[in-house]
Amino acid sequence: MAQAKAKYLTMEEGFFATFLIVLAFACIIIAGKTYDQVMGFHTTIGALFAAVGAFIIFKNYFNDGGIAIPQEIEGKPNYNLGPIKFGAWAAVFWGVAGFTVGLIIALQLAYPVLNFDLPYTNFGRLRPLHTSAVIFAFGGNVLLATSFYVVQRTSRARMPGRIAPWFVILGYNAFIVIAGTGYLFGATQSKEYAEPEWYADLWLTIVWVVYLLVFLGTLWKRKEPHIYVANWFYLAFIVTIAMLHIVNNLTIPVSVFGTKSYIVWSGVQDAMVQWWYGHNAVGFFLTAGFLAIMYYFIPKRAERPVYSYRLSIIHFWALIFLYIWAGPHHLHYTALPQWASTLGATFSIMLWMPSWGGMINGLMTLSGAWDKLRTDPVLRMMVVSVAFYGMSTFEGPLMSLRSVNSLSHYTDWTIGHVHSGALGWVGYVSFGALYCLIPWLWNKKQVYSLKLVNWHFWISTIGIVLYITAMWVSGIMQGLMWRAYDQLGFLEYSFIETVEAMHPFYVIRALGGVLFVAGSLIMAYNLIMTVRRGEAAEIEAAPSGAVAPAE
Ligand code: HEM
Ligand code: HEM
Ligand SMILES: [Cu+2]
Repeated sequence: MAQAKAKYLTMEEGFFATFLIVLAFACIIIAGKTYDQVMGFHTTIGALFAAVGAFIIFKNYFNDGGIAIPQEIEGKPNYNLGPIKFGAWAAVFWGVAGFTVGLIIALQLAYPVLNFDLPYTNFGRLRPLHTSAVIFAFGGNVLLATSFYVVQRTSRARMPGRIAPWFVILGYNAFIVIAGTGYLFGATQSKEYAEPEWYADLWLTIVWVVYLLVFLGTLWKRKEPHIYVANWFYLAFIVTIAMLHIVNNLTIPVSVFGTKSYIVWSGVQDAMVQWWYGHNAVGFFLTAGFLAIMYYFIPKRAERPVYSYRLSIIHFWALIFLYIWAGPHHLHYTALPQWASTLGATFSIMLWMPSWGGMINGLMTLSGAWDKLRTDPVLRMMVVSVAFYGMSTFEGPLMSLRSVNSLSHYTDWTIGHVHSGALGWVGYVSFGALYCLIPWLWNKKQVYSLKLVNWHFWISTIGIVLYITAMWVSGIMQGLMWRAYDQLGFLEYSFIETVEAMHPFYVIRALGGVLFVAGSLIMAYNLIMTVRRGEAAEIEAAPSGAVAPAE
């Protein structure tokens, strides 16, 4: 029931409502004037989303405007869980979708007829759809949901703002829709992992700044004197991604009425900026953010304090300092000066130490609780993810050496390396976090079925093993075939012979993909059943407060 109504909109409501209305009008104007069909489509979506957003703000104002949200209920912080719930389900949805597209492109590489001779379904468009769906849509929603959860819990404070957290989560997913449909219709700026065009980039920048403010605002309101280490990792992720995104996307649009733009960087500088971005997207999106997840969810699940809090601080600073210099290892044997490529390799080798610092800290958190690996498949999944993290951060420095890279570069070895990090580390630590988070958010004792988690674990582990071993064999074979000469100095193999030789391994990789997708479907079913049928927790299911005593 609407009781006392406020006379005025709050500052926040006014700001977002005005912004969305202006945006809706701007979109309508561009949609009317554009000569570019994709722009027309995207501005129509934009106008629709913005108008619905403004409508919801006004609707809520008329329903319960003026009723302040209590910061605490019965002495406990009144956490804001709505946006987290949305983010968690968005992650499940985009995860299944992104893995499925991965499977489709894997099948296309084995059976090219599956391109269907259509522009919308060809490999060139579906590949960025896959990478963005798994990294930004799946991974991004996992990071948004868990970071909002962890920062509130460890600060014992409610996130600031009524609209801002929703703006972040919905705005981010709107970005995903714009980016993904753009690829299918051929709008791309052709920068790997940064394919969305200028208007999508601009929108993401606005969303990201609000994300930073909500995160910092929660820390500002904290009741806990100490800032738990997971929050340091999240903060490094948010701040660095903002910096990388802006610098790598400094483009000038040809016209505001069209999708096309040109980057301000040129030549080898452009390449360097791109791989400074690309490498640190690995370092800060796929690593720092997921290490934050590791530092909260593994200690909570194992009911053990972090093995060494001191190590977590040391490897945090080492990691962020070293990662930022390693980008040139993507540009060995190019127009980039050799000293820069050597610098990149050197920092990559040094990165091995802080990476393994994180792995050791994650694994050793289980000391005294190793038996739980037998009984708790969720914990097992997270521990295996840390092991994969260790493996891919051992392989990475190796591949950054010029002599090794001369073999591995351009081959499937890189793809194998990527997916041991992506499926093993990012995938598994995210699945583990979702298996913890969904029951906590809906106040259930446990996931619906631990048996199904066990099935998910084994099916997808076999999938990962098939994927990465196939790529190692295929990649090294491909590299060796390319560089093989006969006695007269002619190339031993034609290119098509290498493609033929790789076919069986592509089939094996696709089989691995089938298993990984099957595992994710089992997870989706299990999580849905957790909400619908899970046994309610007698007391609050979610653990409260800080994770480990600060030394
Ligand atoms: C069912 C699971 C998956 C399958 C079957 C799959 C398959 C593929 C295929 C076929 C490619 C293109 C390889 C090429 O161009 O030769 C690819 C690229 C890529 N995938 Fe996946 N993928 C899966 C899951 C994931 C996940 C979960 C992530 C990240 C979290 C991921 C990240 C990437 C990245 C970053 C690339 C680009 C690699 C590069 O350019 O070096 N994939 N994937
Ligand atoms: C110490 C840590 C790491 C180092 C030094 C490292 C190093 C490297 C090197 C040398 C390459 C090949 C570059 C080329 O030949 O083009 C590479 C590619 C890649 N790595 Fe790593 N890696 C590390 C960890 C990781 C992790 C944990 C992940 C994923 C979660 C990852 C994701 C990727 C991706 C996506 C690419 C492909 C980039 C492309 O599209 O070409 N790396 N990495
Ligand atoms: Cu790199």
